[in-house]
Amino acid sequence: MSRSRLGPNRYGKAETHVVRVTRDGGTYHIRDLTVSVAISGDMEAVHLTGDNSAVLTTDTQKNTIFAFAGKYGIESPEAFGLLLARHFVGSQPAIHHAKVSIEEHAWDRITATGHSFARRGGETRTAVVHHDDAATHVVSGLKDLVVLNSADSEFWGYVKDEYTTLPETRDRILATEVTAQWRHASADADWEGSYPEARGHLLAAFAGTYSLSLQQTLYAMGDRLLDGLPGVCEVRLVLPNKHHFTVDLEPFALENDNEIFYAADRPYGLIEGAVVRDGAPDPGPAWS
Ligand SMILES: O=c1[nH]c(=O)c2[nH]c(=O)[nH]c2[nH]1
Repeated sequence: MSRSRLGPNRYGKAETHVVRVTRDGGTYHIRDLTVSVAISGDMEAVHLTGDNSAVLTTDTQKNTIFAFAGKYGIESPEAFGLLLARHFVGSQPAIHHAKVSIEEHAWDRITATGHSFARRGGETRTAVVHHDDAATHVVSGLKDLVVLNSADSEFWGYVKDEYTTLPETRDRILATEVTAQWRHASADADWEGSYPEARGHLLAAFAGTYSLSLQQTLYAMGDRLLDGLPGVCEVRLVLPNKHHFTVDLEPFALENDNEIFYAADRPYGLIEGAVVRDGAPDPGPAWS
């Protein structure tokens, strides 16, 4: 005889990251949500006997999130949560309760392009100083600055070998979390003034570059910073490619004209590079 019983339980797909882009002429709007679903109800059988007949799979829950984003749009996190929760409870007799938790990631426009955004929440400013009897080096920087272009990004023309499956694209979301460091040629500079200027140049280049690769955007950002700040002699950038994959909504009889994206967090491309001014002084230990 069993001496246990099933206590409270729930299950669901956690942290589906859905991004919806809508176009209003040249002005783009984005809604960026992380959606977690937890369902409970008559779930004794699946736990006790392995009978899955009452189980709405977590994979289906994820698909429903993408399909609803395409079908109904995302008016607000609350409205989207209500749509989903009512659907799950209303569509399956075994489901009595649905909890839908949503985090919305807010984006601010960074230029007048209409398609360039920086994620709200802000970056971290960084500074590294090396000093000894021989020399002083100052490297300024920032990290955790998440930016996104919903237009003006293509990726094609790359090597195709027997393992290549990536489709070429003439229209993709380009998003990255910028880590940038810039080395000053002198230990005497306007630190407070140069920081916002450097940041501004990085953002302007990100937004203003029609991108054929993140590598090209990286170079443009470094080059623009060097151009704008004569006291800086080298820029190093680390740019993870925050992939946004177009979701195939065809199985749900829905079109997806580059509007609904799955924002994958791993794995990600990692693009790193330095842009160095001609005649830059020796870095010594500046980067170590
Ligand atoms: O801008 C990109 N550069 C790459 O090297 C690359 N590789 C990849 O799969 N996607 C991308 N995108």
